[in-house]
Amino acid sequence: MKLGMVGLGKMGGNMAARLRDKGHEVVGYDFDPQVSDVGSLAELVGRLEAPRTVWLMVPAGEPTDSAVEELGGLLDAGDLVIDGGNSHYVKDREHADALKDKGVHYVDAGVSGGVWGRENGYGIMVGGAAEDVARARPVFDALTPDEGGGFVHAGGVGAGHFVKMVHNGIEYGMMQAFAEGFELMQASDIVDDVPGTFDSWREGTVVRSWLLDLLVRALEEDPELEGLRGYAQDSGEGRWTVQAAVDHAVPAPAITAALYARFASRQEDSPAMKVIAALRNQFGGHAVATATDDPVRTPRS
Ligand SMILES: O=C(CO)[C@H](O)[C@H](O)COP(=O)(O)O
Repeated sequence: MKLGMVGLGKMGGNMAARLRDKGHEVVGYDFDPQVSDVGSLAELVGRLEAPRTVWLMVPAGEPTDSAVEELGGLLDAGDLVIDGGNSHYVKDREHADALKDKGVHYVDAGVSGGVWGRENGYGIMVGGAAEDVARARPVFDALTPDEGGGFVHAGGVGAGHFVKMVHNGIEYGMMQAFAEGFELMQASDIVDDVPGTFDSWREGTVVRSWLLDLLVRALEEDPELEGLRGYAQDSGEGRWTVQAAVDHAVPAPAITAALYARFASRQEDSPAMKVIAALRNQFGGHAVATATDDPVRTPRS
């Protein structure tokens, strides 16, 4: 099948390469002329035959919004746009409606697999009309793992990005649990081999998983992670998961705590904990640490 790929970064570039490896013809467009096959979206559309399929793999938010808008002016009735970025599921309905006015079809696709996907295949979760999903099925089949699985048509427009958002929320919780286990074993004076413990858990245990494999890989490179700062960014999916949990009155304490742990990681100091220290001092005369003190760490202090 021939398709256009918009965005040839770490994800889009590797996906285009995997599709080509599997015999598909990909015309790629990127702002970086070094990696782009064409100079503009208009040129990309001109290189495809109707009915066209264009896969967007650009950052969520404004970059995706403007690409959808521009494509709406370039594509014809019967063409198909697939948004494979990490867009908010609420945006999918807006994008689908804007394109529908011109007869252009829309499918949202959550894509998981990171930089390993080119080799291992990706997990693809899609939302949209059955006939649109069926039309792009050869592309989904090429992107998913060779051994099968890794694909779901989760529902109508928005469902693909909704389940990808939940997947990423679960990812937050799982990573936070491994992180806390790491810190606890390191803090104890009873475990001599923390990397070896994680490594042993890769076989036979309840917590064996790809995230655990990746943690072991990181610990092989730096057993105490001394080269890293304890600072973690987020790109929005955890926030959307927590927001969706609030909207549906679904208790999601693990995912919420994992998100808040990332916020805390970005603080040099904790204004909230200053308030705790101030209040303990006010009501009980308890000692405080000043800005220049080394904090005294004792159990339960
Ligand atoms: O989709 C992904 C993995 O499944 C991305 O890596 C995602 O960006 C990770 O989210 P965050 O940056 O918020 O940790």
